[in-house]
Amino acid sequence: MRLDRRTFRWRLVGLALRQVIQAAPLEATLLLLLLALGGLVPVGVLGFTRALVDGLVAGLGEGVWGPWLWWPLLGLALAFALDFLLAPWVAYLQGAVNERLTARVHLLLMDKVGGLPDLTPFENPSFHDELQVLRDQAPYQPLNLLIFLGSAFRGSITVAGVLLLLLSAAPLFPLLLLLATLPQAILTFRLQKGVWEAVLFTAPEARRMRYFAEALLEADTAKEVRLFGLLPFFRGRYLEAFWALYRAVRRARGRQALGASGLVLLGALATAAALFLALRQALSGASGLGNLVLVLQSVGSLQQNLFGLVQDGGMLYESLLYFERLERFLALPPTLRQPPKPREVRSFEEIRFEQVGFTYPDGRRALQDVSFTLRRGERLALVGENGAGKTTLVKLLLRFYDPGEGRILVDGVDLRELDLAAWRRLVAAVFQDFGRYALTLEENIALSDLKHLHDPKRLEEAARAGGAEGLLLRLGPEALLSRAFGGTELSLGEWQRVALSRAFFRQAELLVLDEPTASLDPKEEAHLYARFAELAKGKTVLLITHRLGSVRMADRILVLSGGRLVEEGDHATLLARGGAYAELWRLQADLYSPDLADK
Ligand SMILES: Nc1ncnc2c1ncn2[C@@H]1O[C@H](COP(=O)(O)OP(=O)(O)OP(=O)(O)O)[C@@H](O)[C@H]1O
Repeated sequence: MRLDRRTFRWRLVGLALRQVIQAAPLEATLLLLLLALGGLVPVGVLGFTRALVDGLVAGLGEGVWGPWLWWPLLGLALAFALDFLLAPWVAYLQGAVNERLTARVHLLLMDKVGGLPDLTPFENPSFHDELQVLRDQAPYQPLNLLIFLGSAFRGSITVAGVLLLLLSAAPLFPLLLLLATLPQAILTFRLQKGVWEAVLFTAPEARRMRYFAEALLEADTAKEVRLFGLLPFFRGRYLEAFWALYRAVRRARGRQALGASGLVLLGALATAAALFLALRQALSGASGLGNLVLVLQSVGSLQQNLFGLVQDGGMLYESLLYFERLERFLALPPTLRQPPKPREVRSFEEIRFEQVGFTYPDGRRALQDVSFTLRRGERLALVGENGAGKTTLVKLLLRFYDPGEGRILVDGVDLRELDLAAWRRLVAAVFQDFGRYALTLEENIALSDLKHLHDPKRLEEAARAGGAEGLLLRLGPEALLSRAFGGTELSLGEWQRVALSRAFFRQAELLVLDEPTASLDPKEEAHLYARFAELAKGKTVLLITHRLGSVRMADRILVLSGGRLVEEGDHATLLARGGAYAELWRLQADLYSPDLADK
C-alpha cells in the first residue's frame, strides 16, 4: 500500500466520518456536539481562572465579595460540573455509535462478499488478503476510530480555544507557545506514523503469526498436532514471523524516541520567552496577574493537548487507513459480466458444452476443448482421476466462473446471457465440501429452498431421499446441529446425509452430485444407489464419483483426463473399448475381488 509520508490525509477523515454518520446519524451528531462542548471546558477553566485572579488582585485586602468574583467562581464550578456531566453521555453515545458502526462494517463486508455472484475474486490473493485484514480488524477498528477521532476532535477544539484566549492577552503568546510545542508535536507525529507504517507493512507477518497460533489452538488441527508432535514446528514459525514484525516496529520506535529529544531545547527556549514576556508585562503593570496565570497554565494545557493529539493522531491514522481500505474493497468492480438484458429461464431441454476450456487465474489449466451434451432427464456420470477437472466443469456449469474458451449453451442460449439467479434456481447440488451449519436440522435441510421452511411433509421426503430420516426421527427437526453453540455434533457421514437431503429438498430440475457418497457407509451408499432411479425421476442428473460401481446406473459416462474429455459412452461400451475407463474399472474391481475385474 502506498502511504503518503508527508501529510495527514484529510480525505481519509471525510471517508471515515461519512461511515460514522451513516451508521448512526443522530447519535453521531450528538456525540460531536458533546465532544465540542467537552473541548471547550479546559478553555473555560483557563478563562475563568484568569478572571478570578484579576478579581482577587483588584479586591485584595478589602475583603469585599462582588460580582467580579462571583461570576468567575460560578463559571469555574459550571465548567467542572460540565466535565463530569458530559463524561457518561459521551461514553453512552460512543458505545451506541460503536455498536452501530461495527455492525455496519460487518454488513457492508457481508453484502459485498456474499453478493458476489462468482468465485473469481477468491482466486486473487490480494482480494483474499484484503478481506482477511478487513475481517480481522472489523471488531475493533470502528471503536478505535470513535475513541481517537473523538479525542482528536475534542483536543483540537481545546487547542484552538486556548490559543484564542491567549491572543486576548497578547498576540505574541500563542505564537511563542506554539513554537514551544508544535515542532516537537509534528515531529512526534511523523515518527509515530513511521511506527504505524511499520506495523502496516508487516501485516503479512502479523497474519502469519495469527495463523500459526491458530494451528495450535484450533480443534480442527488438534489431532495432527498431537500425533505428529507439531508444537515446536508451529511455535518456531510463529516466532520467525514475530521477530520480523518486532524488529521492524522496534526500529521505528527507536527513531521516534531519538527524534523527539532533539527539539526539547527549542521548546524550552520558547516557553521561557513566553513566561519572561508575561512576567515583564505583569511587573510593568501593562497587564494583570490573571494573564500571567493564564500563560503559566496554558503551557501545560497546550503541551498536554498537543501531545495527546499526536498520540491519538497515530492511532487515528491507522483506523483511517482501515476505513480507506474498506472503501476501496467495497468499490472493487465485479468480475462476472452480467448481461444488460438477462434472458429468463424456467426449464431446459439440453445443456451443451462447446469446446469449453478453462484456466484458473493462477495459470493452472483445468479444462481443454470439452464438448458434450446433457439432455433433459438424462443421468450422466463424470469420472476421472484426481485433478482431472470434474469439479471445475461443475463450477462452470453453475457459472461460478466463465469459461476462458468455448461456451456453454442452454437450449442454444449462452449461459452468460441468462438470468443467473433464475438459472441457479433450476439446480440443486451436493458439493464435495458441503456446508455444515450451526442451525437446526430442519433449517440445515431447508436452506436450499427457504420458502418451504417449516413444511414437514417436504422435510420428511427430502430426509428420506437423502438418508437422513433416521436422524430426523432420533433428533427431531428442531435439534440444533454443531457443538459450536452447544448443539449435537454429527459424524461426517451423517452430515453428508443432511447435505444430500438439502439437495433433494430443493426439487430442482438439474441435480449435481459431486462425490455424494464419499463419507457414507457402504450400506447407506448401496441403499442410496438402489433407489437412485426413483430419486432421479423427472430430474437431470450429473454425478461425479470415483466409486465406479455406482456409475453403472448412469445413462452415459464421460471420462476426463488432464482436463480433456477422453471417452464417452455407457458402462458396457466403455468397458469393451478397453481404454481409460476400462483400466480404472479393472483397478477398482481388483481391489475387491480379482475375479470381478472383467465383468
Ligand atoms: N481454485 C483453484 N485455483 C487453481 N487451480 C485449481 C483450483 N481448483 C482446482 N484447481 C486445479 O484444477 C485442476 C482440476 O481440479 P478439479 O477440482 O476440477 O479436479 P477434480 O477432477 O474434481 O479432482 P478430484 O477428483 O480430486 O476432486 C487441478 O489440477 C487443481 O489443482
